[in-house]
Amino acid sequence: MDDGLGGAKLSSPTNGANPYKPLEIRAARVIVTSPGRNFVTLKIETSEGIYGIGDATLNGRELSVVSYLEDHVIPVLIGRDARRIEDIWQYLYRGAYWRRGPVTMRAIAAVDVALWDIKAKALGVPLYDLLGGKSRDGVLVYGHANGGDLNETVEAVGRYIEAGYKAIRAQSGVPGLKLAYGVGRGDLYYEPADATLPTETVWSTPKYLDFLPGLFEKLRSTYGFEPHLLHDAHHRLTPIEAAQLGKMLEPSRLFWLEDATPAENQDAFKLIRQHTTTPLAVGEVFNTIWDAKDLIQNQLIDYIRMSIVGSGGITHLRRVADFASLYQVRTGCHGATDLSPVTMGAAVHFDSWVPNFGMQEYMRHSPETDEVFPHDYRFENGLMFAGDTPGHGVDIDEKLAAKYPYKPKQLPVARLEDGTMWNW
Ligand SMILES: O=C(O)C(=O)C[C@H](O)[C@H](O)CO
Ligand SMILES: [Mg+2]
Repeated sequence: MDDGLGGAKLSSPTNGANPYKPLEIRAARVIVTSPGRNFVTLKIETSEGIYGIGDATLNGRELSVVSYLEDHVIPVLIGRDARRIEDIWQYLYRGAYWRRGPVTMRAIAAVDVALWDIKAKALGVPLYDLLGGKSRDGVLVYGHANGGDLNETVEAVGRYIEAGYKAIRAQSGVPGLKLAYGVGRGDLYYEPADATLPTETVWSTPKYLDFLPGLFEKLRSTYGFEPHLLHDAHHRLTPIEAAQLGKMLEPSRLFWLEDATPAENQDAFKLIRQHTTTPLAVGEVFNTIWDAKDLIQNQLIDYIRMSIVGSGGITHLRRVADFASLYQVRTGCHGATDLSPVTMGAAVHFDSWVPNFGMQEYMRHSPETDEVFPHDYRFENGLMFAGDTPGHGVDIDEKLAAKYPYKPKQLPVARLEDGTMWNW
């Protein structure tokens, strides 16, 4: 209707059809499948026949998220308008009262990603377009090279370089220690959650510190400085030990040193920072901005490793990324195999958009997993490319998924050589 004020009328791009009628959530269900490893997936269906899927996998604690979703989240989703992503996020976060934590935030992430998938499908656009469009064509990823000893690890890095990777994380067995973190049995696959009851591993920081700088010196003298090299200390060091390691690794110019010390006490990173210019990455176990705020705001880290599945989905992670951008902290999304192809697909869209992108972790899934989760992201020449199909571009073959029943598996634990419990 003309308001009589003489303003120009906006012509409708949809020829009168109303794209804004509600997309009512009719049903939601959790699919648990184990094509080589366990995955928990949420599928949300709407009145218009459009569905979306989200990942809710919490490695070694999968069924706790299944219960959270089935018993507490799905009942409150039915009947809501799937287009109201923000309101549903706030409802699930603020409305939980017992907020935050890995179980709650994974459940929220699964809903959030499924809703972004639905919205993008309803509008007929790839997810990266909804986020603001691409900031880059391809997304830099790092692969995982590992070996039982120094020579095996150096060879494994060489194979990744030959396969086109521009960035490689190197993990190695340490002389005198059995079952080092990050060292797999096969060449391209590594699964830490390997037993029904946690495998016990033994850790020695002195043995590790004696060995690791030499590995990176060897990698640099063999392959030069072109490939980006990364390493994960996996929460094993105290702050002063982390400072020592960072300092020793400086000549090898790592892209980042990850999880050098646990970040429960965010102040611990001040000490590391005072001693080394090795770039620091942390955050795969974080669930909300509150786990990272001090680290980011005090510029104690360079890369924030929070993932879409671990931290409440796209709605929350993009806020974290925007906050981080104020301090020149860049993203480095966690992407181990326990993050399903659904998270990988969503991450590639997110990474294609996010202005302060750093690097994306890419640990190849097994062929069985890839078959259960058909997807259109693709790896080429060290980069990952998002597909252009509407949504996040990942689906689940439910019939095939049903052929792989859940298998209880837990992550290992670590003890020092004298038996003291340590961080795995
Ligand atoms: O990918 C990494 O950087 C990891 O540290 C992998 C973790 O150990 C793994 O996701 C635990 O489930
Ligand atoms: Mg890690």
